[in-house]
Amino acid sequence: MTNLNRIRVVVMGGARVGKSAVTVRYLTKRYIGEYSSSTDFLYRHCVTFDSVTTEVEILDTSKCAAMGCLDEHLRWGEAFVVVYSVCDALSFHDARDLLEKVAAAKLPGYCTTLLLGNKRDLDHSRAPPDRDVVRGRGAPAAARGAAARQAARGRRPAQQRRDQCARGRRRPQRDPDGPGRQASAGRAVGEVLDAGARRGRVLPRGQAPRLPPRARRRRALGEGAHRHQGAGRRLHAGDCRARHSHHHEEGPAGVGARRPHAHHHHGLDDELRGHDAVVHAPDGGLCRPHLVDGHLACRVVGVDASTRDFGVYGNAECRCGRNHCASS
Ligand SMILES: Nc1nc2c(ncn2[C@@H]2O[C@H](COP(=O)(O)OP(=O)(O)OP(=O)(O)O)[C@@H](O)[C@H]2O)c(=O)[nH]1
Repeated sequence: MTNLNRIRVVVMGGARVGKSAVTVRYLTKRYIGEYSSSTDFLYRHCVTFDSVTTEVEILDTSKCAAMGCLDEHLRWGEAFVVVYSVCDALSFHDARDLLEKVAAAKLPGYCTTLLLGNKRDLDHSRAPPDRDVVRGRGAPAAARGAAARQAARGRRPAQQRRDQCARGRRRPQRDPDGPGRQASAGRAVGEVLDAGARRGRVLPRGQAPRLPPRARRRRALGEGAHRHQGAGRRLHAGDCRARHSHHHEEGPAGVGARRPHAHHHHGLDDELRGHDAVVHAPDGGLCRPHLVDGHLACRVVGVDASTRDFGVYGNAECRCGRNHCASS
């Protein structure tokens, strides 16, 4: 049974998609460009919402598929943040595989997953996935995943998009299915999950509500929906998790503190750029975190697309009353 006052969150995803950036941003409110990325880190963090404090343990994974730690992480975690880069189609397919593994390993009612499209500041370089593949047509899941990866690897334009993305000079990608609409990997991933017989729906991009300026100020002052405490004490973790890194140190001041060799990514400031965030709620529904009567409606762990914040939001039960959040 899930302990509601403690949540174990695993941050997973393909290589270099920004798992550490997102995690450290959450813990410190800062964006830091470079991290030691070759090891896993476990952080402890407390969040208070409606006078209830929840302890959040966050495992920032790295290369766990290669290290053989994935099954251990799946057993350990109660919530999963699956990160991909919006300009890397391969990372999208990796995310899809990971979501399938989470779904296979966990009873749907007992874990929350959040799919997060990172690097949206490189939105102009989005790499749209193969739509037939993401809609789940034609082949069994494993074959679809393999075919998609193969297709993505073999496709020169995709490679070119990634190269151009890295150089940051690609023009907006148009969605072939919708004239004038920009392709959205996040929307497509929603379709993947939808196709997986889940009954939720994903709000179109841009529909996630923004907090009004006053509410944003209140939130910044800690009077809003949640408050962060004791950011980022690193804990000892399991055998395959590192216990030392020169980039991350024990103690609240150590995590995310700027190092002489840590530099901001070109063009980025302390504000981490936006994300796509699609929540796979414990009941199997899908939604973005959204506000109802000024409250975040679903209890999710991850990025609030409206505030670009990342945390534990809302109560255990959803208050939005929408079908995709209704309990089964
Ligand atoms: N432009 C941009 N770059 C980002 C963003 N997030 C992360 N990066 C960059 O992406 C690179 C990888 O970031 P990390 O956080 O180390 O990625 P990771 O997924 O933890 O990497 P591994 O653990 O090695 O798989 C770094 O150079 C970051 O500066 C983002 O939102 N926008």
